[in-house]
Amino acid sequence: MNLAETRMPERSIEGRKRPLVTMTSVSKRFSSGTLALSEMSLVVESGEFVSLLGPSGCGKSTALRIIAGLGDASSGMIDWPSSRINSRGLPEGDISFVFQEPTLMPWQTVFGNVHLPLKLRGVSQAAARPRITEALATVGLQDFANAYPRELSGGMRMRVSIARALVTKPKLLLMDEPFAALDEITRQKLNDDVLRLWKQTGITVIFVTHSVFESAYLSNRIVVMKARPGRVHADFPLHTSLERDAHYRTSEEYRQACEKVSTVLLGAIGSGEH
Ligand SMILES: Nc1ncnc2c1ncn2[C@@H]1O[C@H](COP(=O)(O)OP(=O)(O)OP(=O)(O)O)[C@@H](O)[C@H]1O
Repeated sequence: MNLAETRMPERSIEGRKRPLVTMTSVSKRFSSGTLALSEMSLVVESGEFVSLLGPSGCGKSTALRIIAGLGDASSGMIDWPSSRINSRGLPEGDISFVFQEPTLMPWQTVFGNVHLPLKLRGVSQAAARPRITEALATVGLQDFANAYPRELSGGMRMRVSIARALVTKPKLLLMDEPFAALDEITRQKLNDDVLRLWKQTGITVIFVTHSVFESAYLSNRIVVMKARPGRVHADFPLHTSLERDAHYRTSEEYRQACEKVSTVLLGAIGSGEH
């Protein structure tokens, strides 16, 4: 059977919603001998905002890259139960990746940079224009289509990177410490932007961060990893009845969420691997 023609219904026969992506016992050993991941399993449902949190070197980026198909697992399985998959086993067009660096082409305008993923799919500039305009509006950069990256602040460049990731309307957005290099105020603004677009679009997000505060603010589920070898230490939901906004940041509920995440993270760090 041609894999590209395989499309699974979003619900199984029993009526249960199919997960968007499942990792089953994924291990990764690099050629250097480092065992970066050991038997990692994770099931992500559509619409979740999952943060991957853990000490440096616990395999967060490795896990994200394997999910994105940017690196191979040494063993284990990645499945996309509700997507059409291509011959590489990936849900073509359904995943976008945002890196820590915006990785923009300096010789292209903002418009040209956001056009790139559509251009690679053969979409002409004219046909792409409304989609690019929409993606730029989503990140508040509708007035900067003709600007060059050098004319933008670090936060604006990251917004362009997010617009480029959104322009293909992916089901899953993978973000690898996207705001780590930004100042605190810009980071908080971008956190709010990402939350808004998550709510507006219903996109699923897997977000790698070192920050307890960021993960507790953004996520409705936290996966804490531990190192040497990288594996899941804890996986728990974070619910709040409050709107996640500036008031939430100063609320008792947010303080408690941060404390909970921090305690679990300390448990992951303090269990003998460091
Ligand atoms: N290409 C590579 N070749 C060899 N070892 C690697 C490679 N990439 C990562 N590693 C190792 O694999 C382990 C996991 O790395 P990874 O970058 O996934 O961790 P991380 O949790 O994302 O770290 P950080 O939070 O510091 O970015 C580390 O020990 C790292 O040194």
